[in-house]
Amino acid sequence: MEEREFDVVVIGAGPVGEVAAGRMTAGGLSVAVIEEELAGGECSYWACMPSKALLRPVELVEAAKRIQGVRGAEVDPAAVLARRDKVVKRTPDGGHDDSGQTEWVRSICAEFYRGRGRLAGERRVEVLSGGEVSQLLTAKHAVVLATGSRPTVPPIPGLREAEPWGSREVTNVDVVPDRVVILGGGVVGCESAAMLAGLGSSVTLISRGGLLDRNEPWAGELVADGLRSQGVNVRTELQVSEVSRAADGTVTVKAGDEAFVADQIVSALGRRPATAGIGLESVGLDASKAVDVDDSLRSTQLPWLYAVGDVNGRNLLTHMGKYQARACGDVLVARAKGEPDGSPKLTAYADHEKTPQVVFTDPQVASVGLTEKAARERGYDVRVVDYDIGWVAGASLVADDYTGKASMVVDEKRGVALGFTFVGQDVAELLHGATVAVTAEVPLETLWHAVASYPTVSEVYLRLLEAYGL
Ligand SMILES: Cc1cc2nc3c(=O)[nH]c(=O)nc-3n(C[C@H](O)[C@H](O)[C@H](O)COP(=O)(O)OP(=O)(O)OC[C@H]3O[C@@H](n4cnc5c(N)ncnc54)[C@H](O)[C@@H]3O)c2cc1C
Ligand SMILES: NC(=O)c1ccc[n+]([C@@H]2O[C@H](COP(=O)([O-])OP(=O)(O)OC[C@H]3O[C@@H](n4cnc5c(N)ncnc54)[C@H](O)[C@@H]3O)[C@@H](O)[C@H]2O)c1
Repeated sequence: MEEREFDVVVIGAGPVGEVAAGRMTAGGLSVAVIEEELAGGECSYWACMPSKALLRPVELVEAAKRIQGVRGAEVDPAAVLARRDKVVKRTPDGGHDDSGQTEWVRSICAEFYRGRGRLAGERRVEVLSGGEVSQLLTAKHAVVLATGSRPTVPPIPGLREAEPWGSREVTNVDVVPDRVVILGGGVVGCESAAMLAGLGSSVTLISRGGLLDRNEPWAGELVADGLRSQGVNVRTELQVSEVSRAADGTVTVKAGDEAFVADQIVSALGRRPATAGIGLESVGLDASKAVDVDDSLRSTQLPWLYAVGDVNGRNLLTHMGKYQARACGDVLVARAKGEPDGSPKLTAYADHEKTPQVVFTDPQVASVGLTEKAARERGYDVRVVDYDIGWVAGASLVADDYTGKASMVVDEKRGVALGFTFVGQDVAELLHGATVAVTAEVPLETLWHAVASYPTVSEVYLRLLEAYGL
């Protein structure tokens, strides 16, 4: 079989693999990209894009209810689903059209292979189509893994047999179920509850802990309040013991001494790196774990192997994966050309303590950096200040009786912010200012001079600094 050589072979053309390939071809490297499903990955068709397309109209209608003088806003489920279809390029047969993305891959002068990529020894990759090896590729410099993640279905008795929906089915829903039970109080569980309730389902959300437990504890409580006011039956600290599906399709979920009956069940119980079936064993790596990488995204075990995005398990977020991809792409260009590879731009250090995330529930949760608990665990000299966003003049104009909260976690030794959390309507767009402050480690006394316009919600930064004592 003909074997082709490229400088770099990228396995996976999700958002992260695509960005890595783009940086490398721009830097003059020859690159092959292999994709087994759809170029654009989970994010474009089954995750970020459709979920936000469904959530936005729901959020707008809820916002309209919170302001005197607006009448008649309502969700039109059929039109919302049709708009989602456009966003995810749905085809008449229910599939998705990724031609725009494959054309983009070709436009950056990368070679696109449709098939499954599998490592077959050092710097060698097989492309499989229909189970057969259709092409052998060798990488002169490196193989980049960008295979993403897969949902996990824990061994809850009866869950797998009940054939639960996952996030793919929720985000691509065509017929909205009347009654749904969602398992999992993480981001997927909370966003799914908000979107299905907004589209008309009667939703029960069950979490064994609180909601959004990686955030400040009060953030999850405010989201629980918001979901309840959308009509969601939020049940926290409740462990599911058994799931069963009857012949008529009805699902029963047993938890504690209660039974919840629904037409559909959603499993939103986490994701794990997609490391299975990609040949990691052929190069001596353990396929049951994320691919461990350093800050240049290079495997800590094999100098020619890189892993970016969900597959390395660092931060399962599109923007962080793409950030890693830029570092990885650029560092590979530098290393291939024998140029210096140590500049800060070539390392993904923001992965550790400076990661931003927005949860698009109503209220939204926008956070960056460390929570109070995480900061204390890392040994920082911590002080936390918080402020009720509803007291900010700008917020009172955004919504009548605006409900929300902001907090700032400060490293007292250096006088810089380690983290911010905002919960409330439309706080997503507040976040980047906080991300700049945390990433650049701006002294609070300097942040004081970043004056927010009146009357915007951003004046919450001033209020936090005043609460701190400036
Ligand atoms: C419901 C949901 C909503 C989300 N919303 C957000 C959000 O709002 N914001 C955010 O930042 N993140 C969000 N995320 C997370 C985000 O989707 C992921 O972090 C992101 O998709 C990771 O990108 P990736 O390229 O690493 O992986 P993926 O998007 O999973 O892409 C990996 C690609 O690799 C391909 N592939 C896998 N194995 C092989 C192989 N062996 N050969 C060839 N191709 C292969 C796959 O087919 C896929 O196309 C959400 C996730 C979910 C589930
Ligand atoms: N807006 C966004 O940024 C966004 C949206 C969706 C997903 N994502 C990303 O996707 C990833 C996956 O999200 P997720 O919500 O599936 O995972 P998650 O890890 O955030 O939440 C999983 C939930 O399942 C629960 N759980 C796990 N095992 C369980 C068990 N055996 N029994 C009962 N409960 C159990 C956990 O306690 C948790 O509540 C996240 O890392 C997230 O960052 C991001």
